[in-house]
Amino acid sequence: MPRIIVDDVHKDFKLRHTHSIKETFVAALKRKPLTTDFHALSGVGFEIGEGESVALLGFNGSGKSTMLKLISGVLTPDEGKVLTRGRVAGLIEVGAGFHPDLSGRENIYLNAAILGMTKKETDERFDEIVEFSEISQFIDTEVKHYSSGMFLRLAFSVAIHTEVDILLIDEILSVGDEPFQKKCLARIRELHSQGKTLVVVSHDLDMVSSLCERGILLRGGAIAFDGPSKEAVALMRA
Ligand SMILES: Nc1ncnc2c1ncn2[C@@H]1O[C@H](COP(=O)(O)OP(=O)(O)OP(=O)(O)O)[C@@H](O)[C@H]1O
Repeated sequence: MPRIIVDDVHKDFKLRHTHSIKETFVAALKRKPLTTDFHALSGVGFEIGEGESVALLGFNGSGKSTMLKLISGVLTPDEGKVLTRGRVAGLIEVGAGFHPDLSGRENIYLNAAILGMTKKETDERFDEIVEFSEISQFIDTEVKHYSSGMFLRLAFSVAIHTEVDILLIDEILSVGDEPFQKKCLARIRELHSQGKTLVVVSHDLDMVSSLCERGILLRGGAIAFDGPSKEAVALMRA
């Protein structure tokens, strides 16, 4: 049974052409379009089965992050369907879901609740989450004073200690330093070996081809290739 079904998905964004009220007024008088539609995704479809690890590949602007946001539910498609089965945790934007005025400790509870954990479950895993993040010294500091790497550590720790079926990871691993990246990768591999489904967006082609068996290559918002990740990476490099 598939965990993720993406069926003929289209997503457009409006691109603005005016900068000021005056420009908008002049453009409206001249009946010039104020915006044009930009097709970020046009007719994308695939299925991801339970326990698969899939890399979304493509050059800048090809639609990878948009696709990931559609799977996570942050965005909705203009046309087509995105269906997921099970609990989805997305590491999509560093610190998204964090409240700047709350401490690291409070944000752990807040984020865990957003990811569907009860207070009791979070209590039980709290120490493990803090230990993995290696920022225990700052756990009672407001997160607005955190560096982007510290944000990442906390967000990542919470996400990988929750009960998830599908883990979505966008590029953000690049924010952490090398030892932390290694630790995260090891943990992601462990989750995958436990049968979790992974969807990864990264420009680190060597990393994704070793982590993911399958690669979906996006080009201009459409699928250019879907198959073994090593072949997808070879196409990217061609
Ligand atoms: N909110 C938005 N408003 C307007 N355009 C957007 C918006 N979000 C994305 N886009 C556009 O959609 C296209 C696809 O963006 P997306 O972030 O999915 O690409 P990507 O493949 O993840 O790129 P990168 O490798 O640079 O991260 C880009 O051209 C981008 O400018």
